[in-house]
Amino acid sequence: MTALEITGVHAGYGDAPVLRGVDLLVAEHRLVALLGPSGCGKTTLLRTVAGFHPVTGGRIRVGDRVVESAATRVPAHRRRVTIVPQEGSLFPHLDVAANVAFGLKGRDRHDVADRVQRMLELVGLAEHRRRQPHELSGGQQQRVALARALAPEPDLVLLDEPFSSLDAQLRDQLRQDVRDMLRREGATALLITHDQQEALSLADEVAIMRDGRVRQQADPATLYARPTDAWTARFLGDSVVVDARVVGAGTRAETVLGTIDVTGPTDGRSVLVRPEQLRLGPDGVPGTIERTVFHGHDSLAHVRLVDGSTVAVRTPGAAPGPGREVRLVVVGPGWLLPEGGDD
Ligand SMILES: Nc1ncnc2c1ncn2[C@@H]1O[C@H](COP(=O)(O)OP(=O)(O)OP(=O)(O)O)[C@@H](O)[C@H]1O
Repeated sequence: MTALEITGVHAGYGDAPVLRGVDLLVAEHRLVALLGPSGCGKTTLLRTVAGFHPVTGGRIRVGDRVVESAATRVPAHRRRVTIVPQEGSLFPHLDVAANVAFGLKGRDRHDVADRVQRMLELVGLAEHRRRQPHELSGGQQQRVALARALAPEPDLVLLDEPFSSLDAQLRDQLRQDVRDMLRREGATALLITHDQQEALSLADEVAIMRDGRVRQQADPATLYARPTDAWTARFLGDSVVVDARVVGAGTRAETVLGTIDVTGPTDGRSVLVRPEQLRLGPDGVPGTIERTVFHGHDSLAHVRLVDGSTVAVRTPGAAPGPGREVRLVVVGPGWLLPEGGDD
């Protein structure tokens, strides 16, 4: 079943449009990441789903109910949608258990106690139930925020950049833990993020947003390998996009990297190759290393080709230094894109 269905949603501030026809689906028990650059409208979309900002067109369905359209507005507290915000969202005067119990008002006292205990066990904080929020680390506070959001068994959990205030190591750990907790609880979630690695490593599907529209929604591997255009390709990671002339039955293309295997739309005019598909070796097209960036596990070498263009090559370990003459081959098919250059 589809837990969240956003269809043709428009919204803005005053006369300024921000959402310009957003379509997005989240199936039950899935985690979808909404990924896009700053200012593209992610927060505005989250606010329309939560019931804090009106739409001017389109509709939003949560479970089997339309909760938002130009004609309908279900109040936020009746939507069965909860939010894990960025940070500092816990009630400072309530202890951990009371924070988690907050959304369970009106339920039987024993049910509340059981549910709070279960949620605290889920997030690994049962022994901290009597602590005040200021006695917890940032990561622990976000775990409590997740427990609070999951406690009422919502139809949908909105995660609003919940890891952005944490340092890198803690962030990586908490991301994976949150992913596991959502799975164990069978929750349905929409994660807002501008971090490509976060979206690709956590989500079942990623929806790419640009200028108030979702450009493409797919599982991470498909999105990375088969982006809809050059902008999406570049936004998702290091990319080599070169002009292509499709030959034969559409399975080969002539490029500055040689005649290479391709897949994708046969009317494509450029081709995407990821840097890890390029290999330095004795064969292939000639080039000169211009500069290298060492990342520890691998390096990115920027190689100038004979036509003056530069392509990025990912190599294991350290790459040869600047000035070295090298040759390049493409491994695996390139992906044809409808447009070239910068989209
Ligand atoms: N309250 C507001 N009044 C007027 N304009 C706003 C308001 N909130 C956001 N905007 C504008 O709407 C656009 C989209 O903002 P939004 O916060 O939805 O983007 P975002 O993708 O969440 O960005 P970020 O990743 O930086 O949080 C931006 O141009 C922003 O300046």
